Amino acid sequence: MNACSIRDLTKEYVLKSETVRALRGVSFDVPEGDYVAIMGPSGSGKSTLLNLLGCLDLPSSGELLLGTDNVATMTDDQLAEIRSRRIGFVFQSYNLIQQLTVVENIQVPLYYQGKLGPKERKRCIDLAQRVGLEDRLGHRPMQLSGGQQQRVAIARSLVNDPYFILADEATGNLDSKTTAEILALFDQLNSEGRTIIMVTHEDEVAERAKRIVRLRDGLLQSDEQNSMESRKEAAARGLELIPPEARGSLNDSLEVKA
Ligand SMILES: Nc1ncnc2c1ncn2[C@@H]1O[C@H](COP(=O)(O)OP(=O)(O)OP(=O)(O)O)[C@@H](O)[C@H]1O
Repeated sequence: MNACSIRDLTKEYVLKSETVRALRGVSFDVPEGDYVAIMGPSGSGKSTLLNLLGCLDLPSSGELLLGTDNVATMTDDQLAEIRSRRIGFVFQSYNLIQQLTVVENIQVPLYYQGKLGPKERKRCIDLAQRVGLEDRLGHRPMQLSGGQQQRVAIARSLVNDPYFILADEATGNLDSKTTAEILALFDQLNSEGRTIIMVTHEDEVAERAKRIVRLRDGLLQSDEQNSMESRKEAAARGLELIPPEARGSLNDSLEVKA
């Protein structure tokens, strides 16, 4: 089954003086369990594609299937429903609510569905543990490092068991050591079957994905698998940046299943 499938997707922005053809017919499938990096020069259509995959905007034409849902023909209300329940967003700027604790931030998507019982709270605590924040449950975002805040965002993205995690430059604000930790977490989540689609302009981030899709001028320029060797080499380079003691705790926390 595909987590998502796009066919001949186009997006035009109609301005007063001109029409910008941001996507000009892009097709690819993302099978469940895949890990895709979307790359391309500035203006190539990455954000536009991300907005469509995230149901934040509708295509001008083409087909967009998320699981079995055909998103391209949905109403705004249906789109909002899919967006909040079936897509796990991770942004460069974390987008956490400052007044809420770690557990409460993870719980936010459930809050909108009125799911606030002990079972849901337990799930959020498990997810916090899953991303290595078991000793930070009551902290607020200001009391956390950037990497820890991004872990909260990743845990929050998983709370609805999404079709896929959609990450937009998720490590863009982080130093190289913290980037390595977050990428190790993505590796672990993907090895457990989570589908990840990420936009990045950094080669060392894209090298960790199973596949690199490149856009150029609104078209698919290339769609290539990353060899297992190059992924392993990239992961090993990343691991070297993480102190051994932190690696241990990372691995321990990663054993707790979501
Ligand atoms: N809301 C909009 N209205 C009009 N044109 C837009 C809009 N959003 C994007 N565009 C145009 O569509 C094209 C693709 O933009 P997009 O933001 O998707 O590129 P990108 O690859 O994400 O670029 P960057 O790496 O700089 O963020 C560009 O020419 C851009 O100017």
